[in-house]
Amino acid sequence: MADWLPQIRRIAVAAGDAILTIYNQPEAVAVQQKADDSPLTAADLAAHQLIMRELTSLTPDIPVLSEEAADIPWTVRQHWHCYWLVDPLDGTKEFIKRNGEFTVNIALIVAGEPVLGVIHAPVLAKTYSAVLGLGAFVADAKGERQIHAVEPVPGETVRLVGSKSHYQPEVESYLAQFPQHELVAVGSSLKFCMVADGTAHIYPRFGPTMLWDTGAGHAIAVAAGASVQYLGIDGPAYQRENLLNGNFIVKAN
Ligand SMILES: Nc1ncnc2c1ncn2[C@@H]1O[C@H](COP(=O)(O)O)[C@@H](OP(=O)(O)O)[C@H]1O
Ligand SMILES: [Mg+2]
Repeated sequence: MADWLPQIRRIAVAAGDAILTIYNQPEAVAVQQKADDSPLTAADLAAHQLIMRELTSLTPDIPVLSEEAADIPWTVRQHWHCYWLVDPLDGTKEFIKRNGEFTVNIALIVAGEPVLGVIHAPVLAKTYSAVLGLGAFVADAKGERQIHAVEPVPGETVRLVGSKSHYQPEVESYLAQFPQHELVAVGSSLKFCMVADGTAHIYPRFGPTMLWDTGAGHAIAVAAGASVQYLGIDGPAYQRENLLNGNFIVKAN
């Protein structure tokens, strides 16, 4: 599995380059609304097509569940022991707002658990990656280094991170338990990476996300020493019929 990691990173970076080509021509970005009313651009589709082509060539026997090709019945998916879980462009709203806080996400799920994850942020030029048991890493202009989640020091400010585009009032009551805290709003799966590299201590999510929004981030956060607790989910979190996640909390242990 670790042998695949360089290839998956290469694929995520190539998808990010395809996204950037479109990002850099803002006048050409047409936004469609999907059936669930979420936005879709040519960048989501370009990244999706590239990733599908590359993963199918790398591992022809491993199925792929991508946000842009998710209409696969449970009668088929329930027989998948392992699969690639892909969000080709997480943070489409951030892409449209042009704030750079969007990512390419690829995870390998085995027996319902994310065991490998890559998150690439094309504008930030940062690639986070992890294999369970081998640690979590970030690669950027400064090179590559291992990252670790960091627990808050008692008595000091607890740093939390939350959604920029999907605010949920429940976050306020969760925050009330920390007398001294600061909340930073960030788009996409970058929030998992911020807990994984110690920039934030906790990412509480009260509000809907889909399996592909969290698979890669889950693997990276756990490999960096954080925990991801899904509230109200029975059974392996990534092997179930419902593609919608419940609330969850990511925190340094
Ligand atoms: N009402 C809703 N139902 C399902 N998923 C939702 C949702 N509102 C937001 N999301 C998910 O939250 C993701 C964005 O996360 P965040 O709010 O942390 O930036 C979206 O990813 P996409 O941008 O890939 O569609 C989308 O999947
Ligand atoms: Mg997403």
